[in-house]
Amino acid sequence: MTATYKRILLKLSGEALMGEDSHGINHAIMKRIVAEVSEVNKLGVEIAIVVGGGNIFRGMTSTKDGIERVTADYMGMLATVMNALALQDAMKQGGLIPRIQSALRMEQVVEPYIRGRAMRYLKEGRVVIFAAGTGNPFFTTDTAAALRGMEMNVDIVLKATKVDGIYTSDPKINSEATRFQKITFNEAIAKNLQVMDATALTLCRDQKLPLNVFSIFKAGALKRVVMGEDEGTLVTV
Ligand SMILES: Nc1ncnc2c1ncn2[C@@H]1O[C@H](COP(=O)(O)OP(=O)(O)OP(=O)(O)O)[C@@H](O)[C@H]1O
Ligand SMILES: O=c1ccn([C@@H]2O[C@H](COP(=O)(O)O)[C@@H](O)[C@H]2O)c(=O)[nH]1
Repeated sequence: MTATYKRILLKLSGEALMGEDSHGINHAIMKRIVAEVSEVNKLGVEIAIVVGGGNIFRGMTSTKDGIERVTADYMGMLATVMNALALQDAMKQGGLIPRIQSALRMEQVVEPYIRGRAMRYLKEGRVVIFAAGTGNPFFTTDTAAALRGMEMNVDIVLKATKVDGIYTSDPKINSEATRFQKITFNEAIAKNLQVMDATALTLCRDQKLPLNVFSIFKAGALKRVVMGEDEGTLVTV
């Protein structure tokens, strides 16, 4: 079996890591996600991951509690490092060889982001987990996924989330919403579909880097996307 996409950037939503729990990391879910990643790794696909932090801390919502935005954003980035460490641990237990690189320096815990080294890890079949988003406040891990995807020269960015694609409106709120099989970046931006932030969509559009949004809870979905099968929503220029 030959994969359509040889090198991918997988954006793992922090919220997906909590499963049905109200916050934190659900270890059974984490194990399932690792099994899905492992299946694709065995196909010889090079995998880079950007992990979110929404299951632990989000900058925007915490400013309502009186925390300064920049401080809250750094807290959010630190939350992604915690998720990355948990993911790394689960991956090791699942037989993968993960390496974390962080956009914020904390050498005792994880190595810093070094593009050339990350590229080498990918070629060696290691799974590179990018933590701490872009390293800058006022951004999101969606934007980090687009940015690292471009830097790693991936074939596609895959946003693994709790819903099985991009809908006409949030399917968790509107049960009448319908799913797009395909959509262009310009349509997604113009319709203000909230599944991915506009900065990330714009970056992918400008670099002609395709994006697929799919459910990480659907067994085998990641592999189907990588094989170029009809799964989730494909976003192109
Ligand atoms: N038009 C839409 N189509 C699909 N999902 C949508 C749409 N509008 C809003 N959503 C919501 O967007 C969510 C996807 O965002 P998700 O929580 O995965 O990303 P995130 O905020 O980047 O991640 P994190 O949890 O790490 O902060 C879905 O769970 C869905 O409820
Ligand atoms: O580049 C970045 C990435 C993230 N943040 C902050 O982290 C949290 C968690 O990230 P999610 O993308 O929501 O999962 C986010 O709410 C921001 O506060 C950041 O500042 N810069």
